[in-house]
Amino acid sequence: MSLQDRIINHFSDSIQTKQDAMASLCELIEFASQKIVEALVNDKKVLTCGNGGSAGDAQHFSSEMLNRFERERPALPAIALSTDTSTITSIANDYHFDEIFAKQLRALGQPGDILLVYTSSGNSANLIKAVNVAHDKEMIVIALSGKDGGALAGALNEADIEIRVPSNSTARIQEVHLLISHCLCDLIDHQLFGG
Ligand SMILES: O=C(CO)[C@@H](O)[C@H](O)[C@H](O)[C@H](O)COP(=O)(O)O
Ligand SMILES: [Zn+2]
Repeated sequence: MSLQDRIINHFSDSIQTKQDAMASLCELIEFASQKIVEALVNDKKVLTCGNGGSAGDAQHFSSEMLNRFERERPALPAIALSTDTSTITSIANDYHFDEIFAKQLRALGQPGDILLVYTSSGNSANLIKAVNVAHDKEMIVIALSGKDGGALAGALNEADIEIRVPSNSTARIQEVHLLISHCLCDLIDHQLFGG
């Protein structure tokens, strides 16, 4: 297979995954946006987390909340739990890497806040611990997941929302997570500010 054929395969697979996600996930994405809006109008905030590429996705979403998406509007409250290297390294060093998000959530999470989790496998232990703390704090969890949902799917409760991308490829799942994030940003802005 030529290099260009490989590129074409990546594009084709990504397009197909997006088509499959569009066919199955619109209602859940709409519902998740409504939950986030409900939290924001009640002066709550969104906390985001993920590992690796998903840490980047979590930060990308929070930056679009805090700064802007596609229009001028007031800043919206969000915190990415993957950004503070002093906090993350000290928690991992003194306790365990599995605690890096959970411990921050114990300090920052408030009832009614949203925990927005990004994972391709659903099997990252630090995310499952974060979900458990979110439940202790009476927060709502929105999980962007993939594959079979992993252990995280089993840790969610009936008030949570799992948006599971129908793919087994980490790269394809992450690509759709970014698209879903942009959908959420647009829907949040539209519901809060019209237009
Ligand atoms: O981006 C990639 C691979 O495509 C990696 O950085 C990936 O995000 C890391 O392997 C993560 O640790 C995977 O975590 P998760 O998606 O299984 O929760
Ligand atoms: Zn963006």
